[in-house]
Amino acid sequence: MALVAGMRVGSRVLFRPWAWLPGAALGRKESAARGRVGARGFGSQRVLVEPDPAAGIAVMKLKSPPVNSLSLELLTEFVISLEKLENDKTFRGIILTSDCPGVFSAGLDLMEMCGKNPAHYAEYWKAVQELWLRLYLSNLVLIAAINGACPAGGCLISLTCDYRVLADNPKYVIGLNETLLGIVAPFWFKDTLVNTIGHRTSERALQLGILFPPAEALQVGMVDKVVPEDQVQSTALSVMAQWLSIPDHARQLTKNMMRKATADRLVKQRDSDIQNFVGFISRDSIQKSLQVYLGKLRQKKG
Ligand SMILES: CC/C=C\C/C=C\C/C=C\C=C\CC(=O)SCCNC(=O)CCNC(=O)[C@H](O)C(C)(C)COP(=O)(O)OP(=O)(O)OC[C@H]1O[C@@H](n2cnc3c(N)ncnc32)[C@H](O)[C@@H]1OP(=O)(O)O
Repeated sequence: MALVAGMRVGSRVLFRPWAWLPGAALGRKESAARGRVGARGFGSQRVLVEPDPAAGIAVMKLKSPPVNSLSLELLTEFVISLEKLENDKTFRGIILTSDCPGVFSAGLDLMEMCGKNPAHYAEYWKAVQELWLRLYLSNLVLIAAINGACPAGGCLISLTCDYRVLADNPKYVIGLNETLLGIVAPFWFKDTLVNTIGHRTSERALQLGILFPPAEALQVGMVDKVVPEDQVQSTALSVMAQWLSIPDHARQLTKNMMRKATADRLVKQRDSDIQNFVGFISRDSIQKSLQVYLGKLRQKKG
């Protein structure tokens, strides 16, 4: 069975995020997802969407307490919400932020990568790929309003956005810290970082698993603006206004020109990337590293 849930229309691949859901009722889900969003807002258990149709934007808040770790459920709901907004011509931009105090997202859910079977790892990784592709190639303007810690997969999500505003709090560190867990950031995580902060800075940041505090994150270009915590949302809104002042077609074609080659690299090897992940994460040594890391996280409290 092909692992990639997508279909080709002309030169465009349309991904169907729910196609890999176990037992998904495709027709019903598809028609629901393609409905108009309107002004009332919508959301799901873990993704809150606050639309402002008059402004053409929506604020999307991740709310999977305590730390917005990217579980399969959160990934699924995230992609469905994104697609709803993408398919509604009313919307031109999304501000992506967190509803969990102090944390933007703790990154991939370690529980999804520990003690499970290969089929689960494959399903999980496919969902991670899907979210990245959706975000990275989104036609909408995406602004990350980073109001909390932003490690690993959380950082990756913010890096897919067109602009990042980070709250000025020393606890709100950001970076790809995979090596600290004894794991390796996949090539498309690395590519996304290199495209943002350049090769040499990425090399150092990735090998050392650096989590940058706000001033350093700004200095290396990991974020575009650092502002007091109570100004993150208003700053994101004014940045959005600037981006929306550009005609959509010109901005979208330019974004696509800048990003397509990076995305295509993964699109062309999704299945082998899944196999690599499953093989890597299933290793006893890697499972042990992740367990040790989880243990340290839990100990921190006690
Ligand atoms: C050859 C290569 C081939 C293929 C590629 C192979 C592999 C690549 C594989 C994976 C790539 C992964 C990228 C990732 O995203 S891994 C996740 C990395 N994330 C982190 O390191 C963050 C860990 N968390 C924290 O640092 C902190 O929790 C915090 C700063 C985000 C928040 O701190 P708090 O003090 O507010 O909260 P805590 O008390 O620490 O946590 C509360 C609660 O949540 C649990 N938890 C935290 N993070 C995660 C997580 N990522 N997944 C699951 N659970 C998490 C934590 O254990 C606490 O649980 P309990 O309440 O103790 O039960």
